[in-house]
Amino acid sequence: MSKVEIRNLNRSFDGVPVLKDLSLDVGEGEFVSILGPSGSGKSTTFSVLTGALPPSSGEVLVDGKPLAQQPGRFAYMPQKDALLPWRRVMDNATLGLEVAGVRRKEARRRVEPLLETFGLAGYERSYPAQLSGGMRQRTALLRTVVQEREVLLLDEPFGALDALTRARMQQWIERIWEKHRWTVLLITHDVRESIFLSDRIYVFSPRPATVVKSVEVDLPRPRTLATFSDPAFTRIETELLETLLGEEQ
Ligand SMILES: Nc1ncnc2c1ncn2[C@@H]1O[C@H](COP(=O)(O)OP(=O)(O)OP(=O)(O)O)[C@@H](O)[C@H]1O
Repeated sequence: MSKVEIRNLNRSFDGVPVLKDLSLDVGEGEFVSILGPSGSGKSTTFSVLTGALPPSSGEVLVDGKPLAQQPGRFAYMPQKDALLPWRRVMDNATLGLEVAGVRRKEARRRVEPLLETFGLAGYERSYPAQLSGGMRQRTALLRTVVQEREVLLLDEPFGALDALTRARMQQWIERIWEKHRWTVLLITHDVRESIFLSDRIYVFSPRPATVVKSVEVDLPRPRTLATFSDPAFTRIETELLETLLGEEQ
């Protein structure tokens, strides 16, 4: 059984369809990416999953049961405004837990053991403006992960980073994902990033979004720099680019 099943989701804004019969599955402990043109409806899909936006029709099942009956199953890392500039790293990291009703002291106790893994040990008292872009994103990701929800929704987490920092973050997240095996749904525009990280990739059409292709990534793990030169990597990259560029015409 899938961890998450999206079945024939439809959503319009002011009569304009944004999601059209959208269906996809995410398995338990699977890393799944969504690739698609800008404005196609990827973030809207996440808004439906977090419960922020009711669908016009269709359903979302988690562990086979309707999502509406079991809120709070997803931890969401939004595309923008991930950190509050006036809160220190520690207080940004505890924010999601605090919003969920966990006392600050207890929230700090849960964040503490993760600081090292997230490369933030020693920076607990720094403000976001004092951090590098990669550290800011790791703080936002730490805040998401520490909530211990069953599924992580990551919306373009590395989009604003320079190419080198982004490559480092991809390697880093692959390593920690190997260790924790979270169930992840990642939105990205980066074809190579999606292949490097994922078990499966869904390609969305331009608006209204529907799934035009689902690609299994059968590359061995752990993935390393050598993964990028694996012939299977190149084959999948070509297949994805052809689909994306074909869809844009
Ligand atoms: N609250 C809203 N009201 C009206 N239209 C909206 C609303 N939210 C999104 N849209 C429209 O829905 C479409 C899809 O937006 P969405 O943010 O889901 O796209 P996306 O695929 O995530 O884009 P990007 O890759 O650029 O982030 C866009 O045309 C957007 O203008």
